Amino acid sequence: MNSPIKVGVLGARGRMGSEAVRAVDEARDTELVAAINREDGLTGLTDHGAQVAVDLTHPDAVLDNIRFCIEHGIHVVVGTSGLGTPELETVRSWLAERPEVGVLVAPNFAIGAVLSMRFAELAAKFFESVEIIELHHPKKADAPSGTAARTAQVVAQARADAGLGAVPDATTKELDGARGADVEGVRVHSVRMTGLVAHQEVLFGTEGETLTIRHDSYDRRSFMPGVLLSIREVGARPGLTVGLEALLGI
Ligand SMILES: NC(=O)C1=CN([C@@H]2O[C@H](COP(=O)(O)OP(=O)(O)OC[C@H]3O[C@@H](n4cnc5c(N)ncnc54)[C@H](OP(=O)(O)O)[C@@H]3O)[C@@H](O)[C@H]2O)C=CC1
Ligand SMILES: O=C(O)C1=N[C@H](C(=O)O)C[C@H](O)C1
Repeated sequence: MNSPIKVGVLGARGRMGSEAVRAVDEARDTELVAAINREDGLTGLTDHGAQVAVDLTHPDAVLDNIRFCIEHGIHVVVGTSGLGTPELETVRSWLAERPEVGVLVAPNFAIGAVLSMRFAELAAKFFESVEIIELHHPKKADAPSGTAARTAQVVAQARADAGLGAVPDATTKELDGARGADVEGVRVHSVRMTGLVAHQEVLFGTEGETLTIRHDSYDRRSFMPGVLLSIREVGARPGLTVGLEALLGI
């Protein structure tokens, strides 16, 4: 058997970070060498020879963390949300200096969520209307969720590729926020509610029918197979990869 992959987890005491620490610890082919919290600084990664870092921190911290890892030749799996197109371009520019490093940005590690984004992308060209509702626990820092933003992006691209115009909406008078956020022409509604973990519905409509694609994560363990898969694969994928789709072959 090959030596286990040496892994550092950033945001280690957080909701996701603590699950990731446990998953990395338990897997036979990964070794937890650094469990890093906000006050620790990042040198724990280099001091303990981490080959892969898993970032599960906060949108305000994630870019600095990625930069540190790229500069130090550490592959990074990014679960933290908040990386839009401009931030991803910045990451690409850093990677140009260290082309051997892999950065894998996963808006959602849950297999069902990845599939549901792909299903939404497939459905998009067949429906005139689309809206997204994402529902999360109330301690979530950002809205809309990274998953919803990514879903809106792939749906918008599929609509554009199919030559569809704007989603019909004759609203001319509305209370602020009543129609949700406009993400690349797709309305996204964010619910925050005690009792929820991470959930999303993509609603499609055309004459006489609707289609709803729903995914539910009831427990953060749902994300761990995707986290471990990403850790195993990121080193073999130099450059920037967005989403687990390529790793799953879908
Ligand atoms: N891709 C995916 O499948 C998933 C992604 N996520 C994303 O992961 C991220 C973390 O979520 P979650 O675990 O729920 O959040 P938590 O708030 O539970 O954990 C975040 C951790 O990051 C630390 N942190 C916060 N700010 C900073 C900072 N500026 N510098 C360094 N560390 C910091 C926190 O430290 P402290 O304890 O000191 O506050 C905390 O330990 C979010 O962006 C979330 O959207 C979540 C679930 C699934
Ligand atoms: O904060 C969360 O909890 C989650 N964040 C990610 C996101 O913003 O999409 C993934 C999942 O929805 C859980």
